[in-house]
Amino acid sequence: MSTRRRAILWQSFGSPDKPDDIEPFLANVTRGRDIPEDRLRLVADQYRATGGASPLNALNRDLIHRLGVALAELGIEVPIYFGNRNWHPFLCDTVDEMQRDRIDEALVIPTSAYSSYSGCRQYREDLAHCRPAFHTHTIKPFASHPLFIAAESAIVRDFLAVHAPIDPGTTSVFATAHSIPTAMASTCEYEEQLTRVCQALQELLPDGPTIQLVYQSRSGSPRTPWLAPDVTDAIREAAHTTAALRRVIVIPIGFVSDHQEVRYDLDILARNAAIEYGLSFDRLATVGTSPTFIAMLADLVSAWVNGEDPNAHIPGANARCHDDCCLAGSNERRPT
Ligand SMILES: CC1=C(CCC(=O)O)c2cc3nc(cc4[nH]c(cc5[nH]c(cc1n2)c(C)c5CCC(=O)O)c(CCC(=O)O)c4C)C(CCC(=O)O)=C3C
Ligand SMILES: [Fe+2]
Repeated sequence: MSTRRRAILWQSFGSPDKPDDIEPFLANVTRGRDIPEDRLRLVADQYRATGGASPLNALNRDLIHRLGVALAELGIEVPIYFGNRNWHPFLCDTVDEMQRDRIDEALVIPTSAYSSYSGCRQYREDLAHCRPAFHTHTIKPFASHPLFIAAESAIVRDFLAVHAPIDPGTTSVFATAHSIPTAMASTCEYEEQLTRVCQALQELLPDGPTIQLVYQSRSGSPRTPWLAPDVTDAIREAAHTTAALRRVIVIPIGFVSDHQEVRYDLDILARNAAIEYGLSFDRLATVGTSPTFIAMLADLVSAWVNGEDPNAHIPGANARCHDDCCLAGSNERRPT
């Protein structure tokens, strides 16, 4: 039996836990990035408007707990550590803790389903910056894992079980993801991966309406092009062009959990836009702690524990997520 000490490192974005955390958290997120002061003040106000705390850290802890339970049921006993890019527990503090615990090798799981600089390469850079002395193996963006597709499909199927039939003449369905600069999008397969998830969900709505891929939470300078259309603009556009429109359904496929950008940008901004036009608004769940998503994570961990390459369980991941992919994008780095 191997005496090497193994662990899982759950790597996430981080979020403020209380109002006093908002400003220093935002300073961490935006250090070295081109984000106007006005945008930062607006986002700080949005965090305050929802109580000054994001549910993200708590949701990550819940996921970690449930993954631990699922692994124990499979007879896999590995400790799970938690480290963030922008807030406590900070990644490098967690790496230090793992070293004190004499961890020899870790499976690193970034909480991002899609490839982009922010969601993929930056997490790797964060980890490299902490210089772990133990061996690491990082899970690649998992949007094409059959159990991720199944978890997203289950959310839509559960909704349809209550709300079907959906009348394509009076309903618009939007799938949303975080907008990123177009220059960043061009170095990764972000849009392709999102489009493939939309196609899988469309199979549950064979008679329409067509699921439209839209974006949300645009940041950066207004002069820098970002992926569009924005979800709220798309709702207004649909209301203007489709006189019969009565209902809007939003599926937040781009996010793993119901964090601040889901709760504010969708549940407040997008919902208000729909209500303004007299439309009903339904925002479906994120995969969150759904059993199928936990099963996907458990599948990746079991592969690793059994000495296989877990990324081989994510169709196409090894081929497309190579060493020089997902660069930040030239626009963002060009001086203005
Ligand atoms: C692709 C992507 C994901 C998904 C992948 C992943 O999960 O990693 C993601 C997740 C998240 N983004 C988050 C928060 C923020 N993102 C910002 C800014 C930015 N996001 C970007 C992209 C992404 N972001 C980009 C290109 C920027 C511009 C700055 C830069 O180039 O880096 C800003 C700055 C202020 C503003 O919004 O302008 C904030 C506060 C939170 C935490 C929410 C909470 O607190 O619950 C989470 C999970
Ligand atoms: Fe973000």
